[in-house]
Amino acid sequence: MAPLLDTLIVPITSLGGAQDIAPPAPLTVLCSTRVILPGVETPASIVISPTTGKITNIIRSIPDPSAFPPGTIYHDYSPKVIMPGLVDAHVHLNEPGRTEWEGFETGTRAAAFGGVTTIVDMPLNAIPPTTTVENLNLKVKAAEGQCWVDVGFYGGVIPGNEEDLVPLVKAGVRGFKCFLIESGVEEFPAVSANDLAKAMEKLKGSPTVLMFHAEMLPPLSMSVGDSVLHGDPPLAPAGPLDAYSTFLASRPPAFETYAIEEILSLANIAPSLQLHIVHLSAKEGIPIVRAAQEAGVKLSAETCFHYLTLAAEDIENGDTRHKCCPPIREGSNRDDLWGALREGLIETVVSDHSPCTAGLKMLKEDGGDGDFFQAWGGISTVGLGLSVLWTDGRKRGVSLEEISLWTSYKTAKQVGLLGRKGCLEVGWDADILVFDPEAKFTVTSSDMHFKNKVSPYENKTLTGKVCETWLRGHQIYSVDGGFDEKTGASGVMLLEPRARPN
Ligand SMILES: NC(=O)NC(NC(N)=O)C(=O)[O-]
Ligand SMILES: [Zn+2]
Ligand SMILES: [Zn+2]
Repeated sequence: MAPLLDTLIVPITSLGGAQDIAPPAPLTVLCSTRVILPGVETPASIVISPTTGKITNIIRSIPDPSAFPPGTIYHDYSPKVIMPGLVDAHVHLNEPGRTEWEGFETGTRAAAFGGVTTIVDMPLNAIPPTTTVENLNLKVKAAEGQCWVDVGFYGGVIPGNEEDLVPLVKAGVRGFKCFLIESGVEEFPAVSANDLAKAMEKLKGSPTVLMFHAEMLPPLSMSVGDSVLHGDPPLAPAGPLDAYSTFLASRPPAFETYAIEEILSLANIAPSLQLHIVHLSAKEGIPIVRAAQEAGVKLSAETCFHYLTLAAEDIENGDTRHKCCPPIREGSNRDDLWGALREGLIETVVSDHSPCTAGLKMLKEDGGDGDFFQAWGGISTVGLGLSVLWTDGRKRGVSLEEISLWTSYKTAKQVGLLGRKGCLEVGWDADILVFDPEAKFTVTSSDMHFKNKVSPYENKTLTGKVCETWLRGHQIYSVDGGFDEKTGASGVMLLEPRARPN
């Protein structure tokens, strides 16, 4: 039993008399025949320190409870799967300012329900946006005491805020997002090539990631896929406003490819700065990303649960729950995204949870007219992602190890949290979920803990359910016991500046 020795050594906490020595808090040991460790699924027992909430030992077997000190909290979850908590690196929690769309309490509760133990909050849709340190401080203040999971923050790049960027890095933002097309909210304008050049100059020596909403209007005379824009105003609808096909045609793949080309044309300004395409939707972007990576450009890409699991041809007219930008494309496009993901070219999968009040979705059942052009663009998903991805992924032969890599390890890497988050390793936070890969459930409002229960996944039957979520060694949610309301929201703000190298 040599591997157990480390675990059984009780630290000397006091040099005083025996009566001064508080009894050590009990260890927690979580075991299963199926544990997702780096690069392998294996029987294992995860030993957790009650004081630090960190993993102190990983034993590649399942010892009897009697092998541990008396009082040890011991759970054997076999045959359910123990996995690292998800790190959802793209979530919009619109507090303060648009808290009726989403807030820290509801958004992070929804995350905890779905085994997401870290979220990284996007810089836009709250008012003010996270474009200065002062604004970041307002966000952090709004978040404090409300978070069920750990929360990191992105900063935003907008025209004219280049002097704010390095101070934001120093204040602990995990990266930056900017838009090359209108963002949907007036306080977060798109940047020009000139603005971007300034931002890249400022950020080129910093340990951070510059992320792009890569949609851009090509010049009017330019060929867009098979068609040519004959002077029509860009984005103008050509067909019924409640038809998904009209919306899809208004944001063609060329918007994405043109934007990625534009980004690459500036990459030489900051060759050591990590660049990242958020929510890649168009398969046409894949060869461009591949060529750039092969040429040595530091470019990574993410896609979202919805681009991998939903398809344009299945979206009914007026069903604006599916509206997001860039749009969900055809099933064949979806297949290519899966291919790029499995090849490792797209590295991460995130929710892009970007909710709004139900009314802003303009659904006919809410008295709206189902107009895709007026409806808010954004999909509500946080906390449903693992089940959504597993439901489709398993049919494609995808393993939970791969899913864990895309949704935990690689996302943690993207935002500079490796060493603490993203996988089950000794010395890292014990952020853990227990997953029943065979359980089936139909999504109802009781599975959606985000504020506005409007999601394309409602009424869909999913395979695989999160049974428990543990944050830094403490159980925050279980399917049987619900949320730990007694302890309450115990998430912390992840504001330690990123370390070098990137
Ligand atoms: N203002 C937004 O939240 N936009 C978001 N909207 C989407 N994806 O439809 C995004 O991430 O671009
Ligand atoms: Zn975006
Ligand atoms: Zn987003």
